[in-house]
Amino acid sequence: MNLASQAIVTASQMQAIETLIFQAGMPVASLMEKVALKITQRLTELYPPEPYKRIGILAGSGHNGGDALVVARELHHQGRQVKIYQPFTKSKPLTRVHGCYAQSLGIPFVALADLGDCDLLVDGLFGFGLDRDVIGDGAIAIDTINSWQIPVLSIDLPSGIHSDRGNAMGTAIRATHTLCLGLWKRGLLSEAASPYIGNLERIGFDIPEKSIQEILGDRHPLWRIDPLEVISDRLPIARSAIAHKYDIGHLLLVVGSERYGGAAILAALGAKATGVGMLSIAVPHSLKPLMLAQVPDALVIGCTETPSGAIASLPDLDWQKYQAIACGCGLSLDAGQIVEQLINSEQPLLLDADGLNMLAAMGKVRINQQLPNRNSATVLTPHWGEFCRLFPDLREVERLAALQIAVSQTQSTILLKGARTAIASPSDTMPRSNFPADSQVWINPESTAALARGGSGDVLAGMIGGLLAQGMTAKDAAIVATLWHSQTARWLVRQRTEMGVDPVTLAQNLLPFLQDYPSKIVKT
Ligand SMILES: NC(=O)C1=CN([C@@H]2O[C@H](COP(=O)(O)OP(=O)(O)OC[C@H]3O[C@@H](n4cnc5c(N)ncnc54)[C@H](O)[C@@H]3O)[C@@H](O)[C@H]2O)[C@@H](O)CC1
Ligand SMILES: Nc1ncnc2c1ncn2[C@@H]1O[C@H](COP(=O)(O)OP(=O)(O)O)[C@@H](O)[C@H]1O
Ligand SMILES: [K+]
Repeated sequence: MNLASQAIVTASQMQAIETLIFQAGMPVASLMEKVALKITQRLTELYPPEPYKRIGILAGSGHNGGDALVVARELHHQGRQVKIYQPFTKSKPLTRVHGCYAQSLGIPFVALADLGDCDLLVDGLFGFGLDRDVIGDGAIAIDTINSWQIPVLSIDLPSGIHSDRGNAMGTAIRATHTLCLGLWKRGLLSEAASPYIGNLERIGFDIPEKSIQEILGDRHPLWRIDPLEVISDRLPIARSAIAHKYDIGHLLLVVGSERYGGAAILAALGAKATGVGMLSIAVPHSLKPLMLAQVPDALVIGCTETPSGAIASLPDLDWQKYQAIACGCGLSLDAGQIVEQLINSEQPLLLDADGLNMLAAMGKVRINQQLPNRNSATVLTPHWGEFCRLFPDLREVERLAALQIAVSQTQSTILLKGARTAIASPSDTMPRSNFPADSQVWINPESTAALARGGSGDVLAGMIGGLLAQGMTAKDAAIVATLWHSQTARWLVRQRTEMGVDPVTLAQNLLPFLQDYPSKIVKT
């Protein structure tokens, strides 16, 4: 694993790592110079002199401001028209001397309003050192800039965003582009920050692995999923030349009701895209003709149904035939005691949507007794609303901490859906135990609001089921499916806009996405 590109850190961890580098002999000023030159280089690629001639620099009092002032100096030497606005009178010593030098070069220090005619603004007001709400001139600067239609490049974090929590501290810059420095800051990968960060990328500055390792240790809990690496390592799934259909996995979907027939189809389309060898679909009897028409390659099992058209009970099935079971899409709350029955099977089991709601109805004590005792992997795929129904005690706990506790209590892999889907799994290496820090959390850094429409999650559930049936571990299946789903959606947005990623189109494009996919990964 590449520590620098995947670890997500808090401000105090970042500070501790920087301190190690400084103690080892790297001068603070040299590091600032190195970082700021890299920022300048990336800025030049993203925003070339034509049409970005006039550049306004916002410099705060700390080292984020210092970085910005070095960038100002370099851009000035490149011949750009640079102006600097500093809302605070006092600065840290290194920042102050860079300000003095910029002044000696004749770069104008101007009032905020004078930045209004710039083609680009560089935001170096606050980085990870922000420790209280932004008020006064800092807040006025942020709100004024947000009211202009000028692109903003934020250094490290959009100023005003809390480095650990990702919330706006009073107010925050809405950046066009954020260049995160060194290691991924926790707040940048939070749901709260996503409306502020614009396109997000990381600028590495050659932090020694041993320094990262020393501070983060072996059990670091928070990781960023690397889109390129995960897909190229795992997809497409290779199959032997002499493979038999039953070698490629048999998935049982338990889905659908008269009310929500479409969800069953969408889950089946998601599963099919994984190339699973055999697909069986248990639906209420009256849905059988519809399913056969839509998915002729599936074995459709008609189940007895309730008066409202939900599955009343499952027929006698030989669970051993299936390498995985996925239950819940479109089931409706009228379905019988299916979840109870499936939990007692020995197969890897995914519960989604109403499967989760039925699990929630079983109550905390039974969930915490039954799930940890399953012999196979369990995958739960709630969005936050379903999560709170399942774990009502955790609704006031911060999202990622709540996720870790829930994983620890249930010993299940949990995929918490949202704009920044987070996946956590029980530890592979530690004995089963009850403390929350046990599990690692993986965050999907790139997605699109195009997925915020009914049925996207049904496709995802089918995909995870198909991957589980082919022998992927629960954690890998959840991570791979999440990435594949969101990256395909981002690719479709380029062709069809955010309005055009309906779940059927999404499912039908999962496989075309894999053809030459590296070129299709949409850079943020
Ligand atoms: N040593 C270096 O040259 C490096 C600098 N980096 C940069 O340095 C930044 C961290 O620098 P600092 O620790 O100096 O902190 P910042 O520059 O992020 O800002 C903190 C400064 O603002 C003040 N402050 C905090 N909250 C405030 C508020 N609400 N209103 C007004 N003032 C407030 C603090 O007293 C402090 O002076 C990083 O984000 C990054 O941009 C590092 O990324 C890389 C290494
Ligand atoms: N704003 C968003 N940005 C990125 N992804 C999103 C957003 N909203 C929803 N999604 C994704 O879309 C899917 C929605 O699933 P879900 O909530 O189960 O909906 P449904 O049950 O209608 O299928 C999840 O994979 C989720 O991560
Ligand atoms: K900033």
